Amino acid sequence: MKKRKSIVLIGMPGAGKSTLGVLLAKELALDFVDTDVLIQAREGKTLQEIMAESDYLNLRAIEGEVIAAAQLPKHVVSTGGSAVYSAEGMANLRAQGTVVFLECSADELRRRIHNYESRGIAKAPEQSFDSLFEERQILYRKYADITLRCDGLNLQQALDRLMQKLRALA
Ligand SMILES: Nc1ncnc2c1ncn2[C@@H]1O[C@H](COP(=O)(O)OP(=O)(O)O)[C@@H](O)[C@H]1O
Ligand SMILES: O=C(O)C1=C[C@@H](OP(=O)(O)O)[C@@H](O)[C@H](O)C1
Ligand SMILES: [Mg+2]
Repeated sequence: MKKRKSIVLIGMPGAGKSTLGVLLAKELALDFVDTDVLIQAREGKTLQEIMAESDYLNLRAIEGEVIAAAQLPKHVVSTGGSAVYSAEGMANLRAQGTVVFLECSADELRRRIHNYESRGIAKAPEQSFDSLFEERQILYRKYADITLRCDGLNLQQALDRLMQKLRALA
């Protein structure tokens, strides 16, 4: 893990960033933060409320500000799926850690998440899930230091595989 002490998880909603992040933080004895929680605490509103009161572009803008300013040494950082729209935010997070892309197929994501409509994805209302998926794959790959293919892995298997990959970098 070289000099970059934190681990930053990126990927689509449902990829497992939040759940795997906590497990990884325990395994590595690091602190944990979910940037969705940082956003909510700063705004005093849920992500759903922010989007309902404004729109998805405003949520992305707030997210960009939060992750661009965040100082999170020795943390596992679980981002929201839309974090990769902020070049400044991703540059800041990358400077502090190794970026891990949790890569899941669209079919696997659909199996895991049944409430994509109410979950509050930061996308234009008319954009389809498949179109968003394709658009984002490019961004996730661009920022990834490590890619973990998650299809068919349960949480423990994903954690074990990720630990192997991180050890290989150390
Ligand atoms: N490897 C996995 N296998 C099966 N289900 C998973 C896996 N990772 C996450 N999940 C489930 O998928 C859902 C979304 O996970 P979550 O951690 O909230 O994803 P994200 O933060 O990337 O949106 C949760 O119900 C979680 O338990
Ligand atoms: O991908 C997205 O557009 C979003 C993902 C969510 O986080 P998770 O990726 O943790 O579900 C949350 O940040 C917000 O609802 C927008
Ligand atoms: Mg999450």
